[in-house]
Amino acid sequence: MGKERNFEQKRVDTVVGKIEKSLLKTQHEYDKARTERSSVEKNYVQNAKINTFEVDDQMETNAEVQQQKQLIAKNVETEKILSRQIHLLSDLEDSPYFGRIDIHEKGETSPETLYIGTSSFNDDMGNFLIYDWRAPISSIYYNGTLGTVSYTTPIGEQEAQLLKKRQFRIQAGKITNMFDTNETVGDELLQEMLGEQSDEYMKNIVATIQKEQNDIIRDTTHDLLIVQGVAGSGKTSAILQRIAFLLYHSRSELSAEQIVLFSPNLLFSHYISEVLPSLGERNMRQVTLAEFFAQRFEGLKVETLFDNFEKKSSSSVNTEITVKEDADFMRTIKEYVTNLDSSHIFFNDLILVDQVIFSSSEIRSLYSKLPVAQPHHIRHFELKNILIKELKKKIKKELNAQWVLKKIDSLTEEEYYSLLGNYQRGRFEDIEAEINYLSNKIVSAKFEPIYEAIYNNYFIDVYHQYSEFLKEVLSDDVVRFNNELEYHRIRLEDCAPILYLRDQITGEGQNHSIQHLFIDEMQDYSLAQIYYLHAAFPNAHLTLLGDSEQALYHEIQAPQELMKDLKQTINPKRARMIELNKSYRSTFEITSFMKALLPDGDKIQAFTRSGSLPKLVLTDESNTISKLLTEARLLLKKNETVAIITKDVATCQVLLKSFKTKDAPTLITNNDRSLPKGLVLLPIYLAKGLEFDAVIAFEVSQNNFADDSSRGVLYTICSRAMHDLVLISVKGISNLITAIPSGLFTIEQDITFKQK
Ligand SMILES: Nc1ncnc2c1ncn2[C@@H]1O[C@H](COP(=O)(O)OP(=O)(O)OP(=O)(O)O)[C@@H](O)[C@H]1O
Repeated sequence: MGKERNFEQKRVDTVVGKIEKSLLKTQHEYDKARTERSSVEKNYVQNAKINTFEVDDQMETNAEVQQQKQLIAKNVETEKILSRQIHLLSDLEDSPYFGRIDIHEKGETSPETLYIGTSSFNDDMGNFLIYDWRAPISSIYYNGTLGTVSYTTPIGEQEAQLLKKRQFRIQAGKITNMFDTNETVGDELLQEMLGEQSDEYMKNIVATIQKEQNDIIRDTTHDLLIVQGVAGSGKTSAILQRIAFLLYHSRSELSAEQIVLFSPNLLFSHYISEVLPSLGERNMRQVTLAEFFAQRFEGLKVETLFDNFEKKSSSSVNTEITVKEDADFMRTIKEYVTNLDSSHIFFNDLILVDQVIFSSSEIRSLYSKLPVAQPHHIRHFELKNILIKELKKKIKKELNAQWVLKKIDSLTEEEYYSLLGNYQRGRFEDIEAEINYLSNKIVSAKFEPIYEAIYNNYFIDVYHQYSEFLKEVLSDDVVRFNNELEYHRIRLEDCAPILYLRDQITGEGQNHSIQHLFIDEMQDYSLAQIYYLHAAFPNAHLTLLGDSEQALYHEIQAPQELMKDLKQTINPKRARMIELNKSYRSTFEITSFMKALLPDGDKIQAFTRSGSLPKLVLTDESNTISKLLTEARLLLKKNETVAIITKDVATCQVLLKSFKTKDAPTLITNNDRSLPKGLVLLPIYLAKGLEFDAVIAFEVSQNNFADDSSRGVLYTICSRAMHDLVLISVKGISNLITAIPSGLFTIEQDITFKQK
């Protein structure tokens, strides 16, 4: 392979040389664009300062300022594009490609050699020196074993002979590893990648995508794609590469703003935020369920999954799925609205300061006059139009009111010009027209909150309506719901049903522009919530991913059952479920331990990367902190990030108090957006989706992990560890652990007995 390696290194050198040239050119263009922008900006500031009180000057300045504003926006966009290109080229300069395929296409006279990297790169003649990993032909690299292969192109399936598949690891322009393989992507390279230390940011996996992950990434035919994957199987990685793939393939029809990802927490959002930029793409929109609901229930404290979990964790609250979390509950709402008599719709008064502008009885009376044969959402639309017309009448009536004329008289010059806005003073026919214009502005501003209220449907008393609905279908719950509302609180299980009820009446609340909706950790969502999200994003293809075994908040549901439920819930045209059973994150020893925690853990395949056996440390209360510190220090010697993960936040807080300040780990809270290196302390729900070099699970007593419902919690904690796992038990060991075969972990006893 020595000769071959020399040949390949020479090619790398040539390609890197060309990339360097291109990088210099792009850098130069970027600098030029920046200089241009800063000079336009200077100009803009100058112009904006010019006397704007003289009409002629003002007209001229306005036009110029507008033009310069547009120019700045254009330059900013150009700079962004160039900056992304610089990033990409710098990455390519370091590592231009990771794969090579030699193929002989049907009908061609000779074979062709293609090199595959994170993005494509051409020479000046337009020859492809590197193919983008997302190009149709690159799929051969991920899917094919030597021999006849096929790949999908825009004009249909193409056949070719795959003659050679070569993998590279290139760092700083030097080939550090290279080998030929017949496998999808050989284990050797994967071993190397997975053995590295964790980072603040997740890395892209394009060089080592596995065949079943590739199926997820390149799926364009299903409108419901469910990925059920064991912990560490690359679900999150696969969907991020999938987003990059979709953006590449539908470049002209799809933009990053049309993709939404529901992520489990803010730390996770930060953790994955560099994957798409590293592939030259812009990030999709990201939101947590808590943020999504909080924006829609302004003024109320919305219970989050975390609050809910803490509540369940600290008491014996039932973890069974409630009626309100079921998709049938949403269907009942739909039916309720269909059969709802207009006299049973509840409205709010629309009040401005102390004055009732539209009373609820007035609104009801308007509504009752609309044709009953029309569905509620059509009547609602009509009602909105009527209210806006009525509002305009009220505005007109008030134009000549004394207070308005007084206000005009007392306007300062600044207020006057701010009211004029883009309108030019000289354009009024006479003084009356000017006064008319100004009073319209003043009165409209006064009534603006009412306009907003109509626009946002605040005149529908959705809470009262929901309470009435509960009376009919779940009467036991009415008092509880109303009490919560009195304290300006709303439970999580009520959020999706209330929004759905509102949307059924108003026919609004949908976002039609979103083309793809991704939900990570789908096992944490109720079917009612998924039903609602599907209704709220009606044009979106759905990709749901999760691990039924990592269910923290509900009882575990078998994947097939979930698929059946989701199909019924969403009613897709084409649905597909892909299972990922190979776990990549953790060492063989940690994965084997995790497998043994689960009754059906046998399906999990451990990746063959070896490390130490997980260690169970038994200690007592007096030694807890010193033992924790000893273990943490040992782990920190070889790892950058060590996380003490507990079952809930209450355990974190108690533990933290026992540390001396200088030794204390960094407590991670719900509001943290990034993880520091070193020793951190956090409850499991904040660690969802994340990974750490080493994990200390605290405290794995029978008290904390007593039964089946906490199995998922313990499994999720252990599965966050990449290289080392230590479990600490203070008050006796959980039966979930004693049931694990003894060869899968070591035990260290550290209990001192007090002398009598
Ligand atoms: N094909 C791959 N090549 C390289 N690394 C991979 C590959 N697949 C997964 N990994 C790595 O394995 C780890 C786990 O991946 P990821 O977080 O995507 O899994 P997950 O299924 O979402 O995990 P979980 O459900 O446990 O949070 C990450 O470090 C990821 O980079």
